[in-house]
Amino acid sequence: MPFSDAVPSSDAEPHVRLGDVTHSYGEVTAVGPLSLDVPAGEFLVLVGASGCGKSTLLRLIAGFERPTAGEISVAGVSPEPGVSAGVVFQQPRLFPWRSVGGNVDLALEYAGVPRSERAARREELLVRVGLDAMSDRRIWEISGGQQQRVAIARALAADTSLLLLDEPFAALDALTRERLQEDLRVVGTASRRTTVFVTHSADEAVFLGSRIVVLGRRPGRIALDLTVDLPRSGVDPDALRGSPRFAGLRAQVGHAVKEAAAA
Ligand SMILES: Nc1ncnc2c1ncn2[C@@H]1O[C@H](COP(=O)(O)OP(=O)(O)OP(=O)(O)O)[C@@H](O)[C@H]1O
Repeated sequence: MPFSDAVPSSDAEPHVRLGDVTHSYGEVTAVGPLSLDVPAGEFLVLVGASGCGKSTLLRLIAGFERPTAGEISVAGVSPEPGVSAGVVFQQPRLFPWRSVGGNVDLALEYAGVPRSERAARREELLVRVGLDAMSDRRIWEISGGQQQRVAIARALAADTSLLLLDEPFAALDALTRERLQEDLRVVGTASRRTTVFVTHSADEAVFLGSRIVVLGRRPGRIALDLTVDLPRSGVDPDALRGSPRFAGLRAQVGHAVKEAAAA
């Protein structure tokens, strides 16, 4: 494995800990109070209806926002923006005047990777997201799905042990979305990073998550906390999606999202 894959060493300490967290924007309480422990290496998917506070929760874990009340820790300390986690947003947010490889280089530079090591790391990352033949292309010369792959490579470049993704595939067509889900599932399992992924889709949640947390209507609280017992490697994605177990879990999560939104 070419990455250092540094995960917190202590099994006892969760990688991400939220203790009685509340977050308000002025009069609007968007989240909580909510407590949640995310163990190292878990692929947690947050699902819920629009406006229930999923993005707010992710921004709190990234350190972009501070909680109004309660405590958040990542690897035992308060989260620091740009340091504690790699983040992927719905829109790729790339530098359009730079090439594909140039965007990854910038992330490596920002992460403090020495110049002499950057070319090899860039190559590893582009192989990992299936873009190794496109390093010299400009951002406007590649598709939306490819741009989102560059965004994932950039988030992985920081080599943080935590990856946060906020509906990264929402704007993509169904086929591209399925391909990227399949790749992310493999990348997530192989890199052993702790991942928190936000989506509206029960289908996407069941395919990707090793655990699914459904949030209720604003202010977001936990309506369902489910361990997904589907195999994570050595399985054909289409066979997985077509399995009765997958259908059962998707129905359970979809039902919980609807119930939570109505409650
Ligand atoms: N910067 C902000 N200022 C004021 N209110 C905000 C801000 N960001 C979010 N909110 C409000 O907080 C609530 C939760 O928003 P948030 O974006 O976290 O929900 P979400 O579940 O991610 O929604 P969606 O699925 O539609 O993206 C909403 O009522 C939203 O209007």
